[in-house]
Amino acid sequence: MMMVCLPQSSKRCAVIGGSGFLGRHLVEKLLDRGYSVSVFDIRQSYELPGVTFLQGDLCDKQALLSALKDISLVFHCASPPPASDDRLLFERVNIQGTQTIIQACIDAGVQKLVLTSSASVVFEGTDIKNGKEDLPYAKKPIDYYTQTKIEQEKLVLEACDKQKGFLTVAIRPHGIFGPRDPQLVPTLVDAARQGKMKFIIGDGTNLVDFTYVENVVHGHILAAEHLRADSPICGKPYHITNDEPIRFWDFMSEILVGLGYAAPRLHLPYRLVYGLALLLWLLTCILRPFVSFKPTFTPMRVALAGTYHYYSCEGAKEHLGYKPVVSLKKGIERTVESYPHLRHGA
Ligand SMILES: NC(=O)c1ccc[n+]([C@@H]2O[C@H](COP(=O)([O-])OP(=O)(O)OC[C@H]3O[C@@H](n4cnc5c(N)ncnc54)[C@H](O)[C@@H]3O)[C@@H](O)[C@H]2O)c1
Ligand SMILES: CC(C)CCC[C@@H](C)[C@H]1CC[C@H]2C3=C(CC[C@]12C)[C@@]1(C)CC[C@H](O)[C@@H](C(=O)O)[C@@H]1CC3
Repeated sequence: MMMVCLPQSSKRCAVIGGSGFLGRHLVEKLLDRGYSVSVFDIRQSYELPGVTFLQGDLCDKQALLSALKDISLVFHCASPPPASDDRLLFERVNIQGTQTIIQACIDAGVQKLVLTSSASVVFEGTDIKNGKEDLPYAKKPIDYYTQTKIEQEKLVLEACDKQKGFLTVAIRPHGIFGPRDPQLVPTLVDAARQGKMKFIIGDGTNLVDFTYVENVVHGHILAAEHLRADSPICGKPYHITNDEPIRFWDFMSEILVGLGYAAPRLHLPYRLVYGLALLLWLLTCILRPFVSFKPTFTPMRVALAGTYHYYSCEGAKEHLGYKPVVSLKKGIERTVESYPHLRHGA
């Protein structure tokens, strides 16, 4: 894999959200590549030689300032989980927290900030085929998570200032999967165990992107290493995908069958399921003060399961020299092998 060589001083970096799924994979690869890494996260989920952990909330500027001392490069990949559906939490962490990170980076003399955004910032629940980065932001974002990811991306890209020597870039991954993912495979297996994965929503031909975590990490490191004042990537977003769109239901089936569960077979009309999911979501909002209930089929999940949403990564290929390093087939194999405890009958 082609990477740019950097002087030792620029190899000190911080990963905000480094205890999470993507964050930890990023930390591991950065260590392999000779970076010294500090993790800033609200929780510490592992220990690794060579990594300094600082536990704190990214909304706390003082805590951030101590973590960013002598750091030249910051990766920001922290976010509340999309499934939390908590508007105030998303606004506090993704919007106000990101403003705090930008301010702390500038005050601490950080030179580069790489944000993990999301391709979903342009997704409104309707088909996107080979979407490029020039698609407009979603006018009607499908949930609070997406709404605040849009604001977050705008803040980071607008903060890019070559005169002040503060450079920013955003990576927009889509459907990250891989070992230790707390979201996609566990939710899928949970639904299968409850007998909810018998149905295909829609006709099942919709193509989508699922991106193996190591490719997403590769895109982040390339972005960091190409981020210079004379580079066209300053203040820009880049899609990072596996560049192998796959039918949503084929991907789900491969994971399910790989783990010993039956693949979904029966078809349900998309509009019917979406309408039911919307109704259920409204009901949970109304009943929230009395009962807490988390439906499996949220409007966001149904929209993702029943529409096309795949993106072009030509921009990343051209400006970052990006090329996926792990194929979809290999990524699925590695993912399935990594969840022995979620196998049917385990
Ligand atoms: N998983 C995906 O499919 C996917 C796809 C596109 C983009 N993303 C983005 O990638 C990033 C990482 O996602 P992930 O899947 O690894 O999620 P994750 O939940 O595994 O990791 C997020 C980390 O952020 C930390 N965090 C949350 N609130 C914090 C706070 N207030 N202060 C400090 N740390 C805090 C959490 O403790 C966690 O370790 C997020 O920004 C997410 O929006 C994820
Ligand atoms: C119950 C079934 C219909 C679906 C079970 C699997 C789902 C839990 C996942 C399938 C696609 C996933 C996905 C995300 C979360 C988990 C799924 C819905 C994201 C919404 C997570 C946040 C990211 O920013 C989104 C992105 O743009 O990459 C993800 C899109 C895919």
